Amino acid sequence: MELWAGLGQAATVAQLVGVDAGGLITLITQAALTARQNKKACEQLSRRVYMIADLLPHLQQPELMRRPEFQRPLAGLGHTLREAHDLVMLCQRKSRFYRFLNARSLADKLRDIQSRIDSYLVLVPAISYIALTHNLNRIDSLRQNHTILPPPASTSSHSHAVPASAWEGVARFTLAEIAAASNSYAFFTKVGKGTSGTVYRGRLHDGRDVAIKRISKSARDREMVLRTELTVTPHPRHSHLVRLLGWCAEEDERLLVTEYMSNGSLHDHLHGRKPPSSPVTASWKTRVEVLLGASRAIKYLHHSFVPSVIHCNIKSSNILLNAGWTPRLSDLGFSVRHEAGVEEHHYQPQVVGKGGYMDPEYCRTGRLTPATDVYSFGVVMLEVLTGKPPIIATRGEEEQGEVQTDLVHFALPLIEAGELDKLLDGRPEPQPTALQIEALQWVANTAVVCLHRRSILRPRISDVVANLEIALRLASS
Ligand SMILES: Nc1ncnc2c1ncn2[C@@H]1O[C@H](COP(=O)(O)OP(=O)(O)OP(=O)(O)O)[C@@H](O)[C@H]1O
Repeated sequence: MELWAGLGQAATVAQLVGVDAGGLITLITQAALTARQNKKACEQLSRRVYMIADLLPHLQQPELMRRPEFQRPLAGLGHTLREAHDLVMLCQRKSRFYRFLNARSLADKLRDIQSRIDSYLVLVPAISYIALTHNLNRIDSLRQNHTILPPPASTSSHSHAVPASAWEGVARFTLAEIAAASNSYAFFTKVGKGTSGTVYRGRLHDGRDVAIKRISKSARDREMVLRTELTVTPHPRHSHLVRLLGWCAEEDERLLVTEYMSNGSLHDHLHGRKPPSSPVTASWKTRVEVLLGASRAIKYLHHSFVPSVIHCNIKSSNILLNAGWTPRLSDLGFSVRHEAGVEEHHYQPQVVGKGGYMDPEYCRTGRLTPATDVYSFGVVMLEVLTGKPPIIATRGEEEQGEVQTDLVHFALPLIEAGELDKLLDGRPEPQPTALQIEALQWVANTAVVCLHRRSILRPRISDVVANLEIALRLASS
């Protein structure tokens, strides 16, 4: 029977309640349809157990549910369901004599069982709510109090010997080594600042140029940022991901060392003060190449790990360019692992707090899925096409003056109306060729579907990669 399909997946619930609750509820609703006495009460009871069926799947998280404080109040539910089933079966008896004798006591018993079922209708959501709060508190205290778990084989930079572990090539640096590499964070080594810290350029004793992110002491999530970078994706290796070289957690300093990307970020080239001669500013082909590279990195995160990795902070300032203009995605400090099919709710301040890149469905539901990254990447595609930042100032009504609009609301209607030409950034080739226009139309159409308000209707990142490959072939012809 359809009604039980949802709960069928939640085997843990049946174990919790102590009986095959799913099977029993199905039997009760079926039997209620053919009751010969107390028909109305049976129907009411069937409606109530149906509601229980809807609620039980919320009691997931088996480890939590096994705790006595959650298990105790549910202990009687299995028994109550069994009794409800027996009562409804009695109401099917044919014998007139039997029906006459039992009608009244059956009605009383049905009333009693109904009120017991009612109490579970209150209890189940309450338990689910308490479990959720318990979980949120646990996550919060983990974030605030956890000290960094050092990687199993931490190495100093003096012994760049590669440990045969998941930490291959990721070194643990001392504070003295970091200070030496960055001239003690001298002002002239500063390359940028984000919400979680300041980035300095440094040189290691072996001559490698590195970026050193000094996670700010006031950053609420500083332990989490470091921990996540180190543990969420054990040694991710991809030609379009900025490589993590090491870390330092000494005294009250938390630092990350990555390869240095000398050509800055996509954001700098689109919205900053980079020279117009920058190929990213001046060439449509390079722009599509940058998008394709970044999308391949996201595809790697979404599809190469089990559970997959959601980046959670896709934006143009996290797409960096190395000396050869190869794009690499950076900043895994807010990423999370995501089990397909498991509905998880995460509070990711980085995603919620970033204007213009926010997935509206995530903001509404708190449900994080790989489609959240796809949405943010759709915004980056619009930035590349228009040369405009995700939040733009437009002219409002006369008395309003300038008003802030997000790029999505500004650009989507024009693309959908077939007026891409009105949007295109004027800095690359002023007269794109017909094939280039076609390439940009592919990018624009892909952006439109990535930006669908409903995450389920957005493409997977692998489809986005495929479309950008086509766009790049067209742009290169
Ligand atoms: N590996 C790197 N090589 C060169 N420059 C870098 C590197 N990493 C970061 N930067 C520069 O430092 C700036 C700040 O980076 P950071 O990751 O701290 O913040 P963000 O991504 O701009 O913002 P937020 O932290 O709020 O997400 C970047 O915009 C970039 O210009």
